Amino acid sequence: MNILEVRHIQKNFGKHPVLNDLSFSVPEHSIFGLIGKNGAGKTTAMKMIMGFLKPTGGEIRVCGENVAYGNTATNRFIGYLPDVPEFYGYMSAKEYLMMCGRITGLKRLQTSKRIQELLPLVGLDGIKRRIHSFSRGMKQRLGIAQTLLNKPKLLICDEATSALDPKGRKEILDLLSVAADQTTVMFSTHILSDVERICDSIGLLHEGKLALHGKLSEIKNTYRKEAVRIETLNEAQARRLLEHLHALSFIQSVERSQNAVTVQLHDPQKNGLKIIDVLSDEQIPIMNYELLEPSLENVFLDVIK
Ligand SMILES: Nc1ncnc2c1ncn2[C@@H]1O[C@H](COP(=O)(O)OP(=O)(O)OP(=O)(O)O)[C@@H](O)[C@H]1O
Repeated sequence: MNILEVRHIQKNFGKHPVLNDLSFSVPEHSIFGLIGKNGAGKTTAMKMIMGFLKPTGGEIRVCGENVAYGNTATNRFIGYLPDVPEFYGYMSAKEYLMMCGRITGLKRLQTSKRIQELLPLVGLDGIKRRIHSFSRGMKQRLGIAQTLLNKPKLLICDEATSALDPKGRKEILDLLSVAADQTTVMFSTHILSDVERICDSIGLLHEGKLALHGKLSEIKNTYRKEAVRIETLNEAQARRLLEHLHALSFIQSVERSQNAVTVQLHDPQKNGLKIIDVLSDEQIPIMNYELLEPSLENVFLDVIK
């Protein structure tokens, strides 16, 4: 079942079109990464999913229900985590979550039980300090606990890792992976390595549409380049290797950067052995030899160029 369906969304600000016939769906329990350059329209799309912005055209369904602008009924299915969540700093994490439970209509006992499940999950169990002394990463983890309090069907995270250091980012990404057992995650970011770490499917927003949409593994396969990278001892050896490789018929292109040579070739599994023969015949020492995996960054640059 699709938790979210976005169909033919158009959004203009004045005469300026930001989203143009945007369509995608997010299946239950997946982690969907919405990526795009700054200003691509990620936040605009998320605001429309929560009914805070009116689409110029098209429709959005959350858990099968139509999202209506200005009507937050479908937000009972949604938890929202912004890039920098705001809290009452004088409260402890537990007090804050108790207050959130009360505001959202949960019974006291129910909230208390849920907090006992969530605080260990986000690594804040037993921390009695006030929130104002929390690190950014701790605040973001508390934000995740807050969004999960009401057991949302869809957790929307807008640039949730962008303001964090690498350790804080890893903690949040690990947490979102675990949270996907309980909910479905839609995660917007411009940090492509974060998407590669946790998302199973992605949408690349470019010029108002999804220029790419699908399973990350399938997208990477489609854009797979047949290439190997060989690191030699020094630049002189890499130059020597370059000259010998130019003569081989199965090589499509070859380029050198310092002591490393990157080769695009047909059938790298088979023809790679012939490169090894050259290295051996010419006695060129190898520091490293690897089959190149396509990175999301390369795919991204290929698509939006
Ligand atoms: N209320 C508004 N009025 C006019 N233009 C707007 C409004 N909100 C957003 N825009 C424009 O729409 C475009 C998309 O903005 P949006 O914030 O959705 O992009 P984004 O992909 O989330 O980018 P970022 O990562 O920089 O936040 C931008 O050109 C922005 O200036």
